[in-house]
Amino acid sequence: MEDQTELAPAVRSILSAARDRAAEGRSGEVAVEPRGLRAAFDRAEADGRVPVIAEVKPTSPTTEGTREDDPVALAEGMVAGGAAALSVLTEPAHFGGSTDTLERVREAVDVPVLRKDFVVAEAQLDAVESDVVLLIARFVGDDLPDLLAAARDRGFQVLVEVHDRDELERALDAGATLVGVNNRDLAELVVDLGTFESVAPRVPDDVTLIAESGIGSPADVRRMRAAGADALLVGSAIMDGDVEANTRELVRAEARGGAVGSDADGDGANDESDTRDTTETST
Ligand SMILES: O=P(O)(O)OC[C@@H](O)[C@@H](O)c1c[nH]c2ccccc12
Repeated sequence: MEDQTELAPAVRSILSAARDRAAEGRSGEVAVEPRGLRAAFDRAEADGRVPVIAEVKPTSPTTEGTREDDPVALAEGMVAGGAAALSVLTEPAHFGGSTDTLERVREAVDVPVLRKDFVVAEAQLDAVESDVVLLIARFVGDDLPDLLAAARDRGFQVLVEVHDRDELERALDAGATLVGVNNRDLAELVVDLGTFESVAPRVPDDVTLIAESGIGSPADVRRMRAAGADALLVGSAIMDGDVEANTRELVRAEARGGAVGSDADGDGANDESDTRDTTETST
């Protein structure tokens, strides 16, 4: 485990709560038949959509208030807006998530669903089935190879999240084939899209690469794609307002003829809100 003294207090508290939850693991291992994530990205590309993983995130340590809408309705809106896959927070204390929500969402949609949580112990993997599970390199430290194997044994696809080149090396050494670069610094909770740009060139072509956090506009989407993102993971910018229209706006960021100034389907979604501040501190 890495030294956590520099982490934001909210993140330290999330991790200690995660370790307590690890003790509550269900008896028996889950056996997942996963919906393929790479195939879902390929289908989106073939259809002219930027592959977007839209995240159901009712709240976060630095978001004001909690979105109380039915998560299943939100998830269905994201899929209707063109999301290639979904991410569902299952962390209860700080993100308003639950394993029950994930189960309900996964039942309601056909796309792959990523379980977004702070998994630090093998027992946590058995809390709920999902198509993809997240392992955060910084938090699992030397346990990464073992947790990766334990997750794959259960059938999960594994997204390994990194924030710098050292973590990327560790992820690749452990055999990660799905890598997410988090633009949010977990020490300061500040977002910098330059993080992805500095790490992406070190990622081999055969690894599926996802840009995570702080993507708020079609211009941000294009910037991350130009830097090599196969797909994007977007939470706050989609959760803020009409999730279907927000998803559609980002998914269409590369559509020919562009969305600039036009709104062909009248959904009000493509007004190119390129001025959103990418240094915001929401998580
Ligand atoms: O809301 P944003 O800035 O679009 O970010 C989404 C996602 O990347 C972020 O929620 C996230 C990335 N890694 C995490 C790990 C745990 C919890 C949350 C996250």
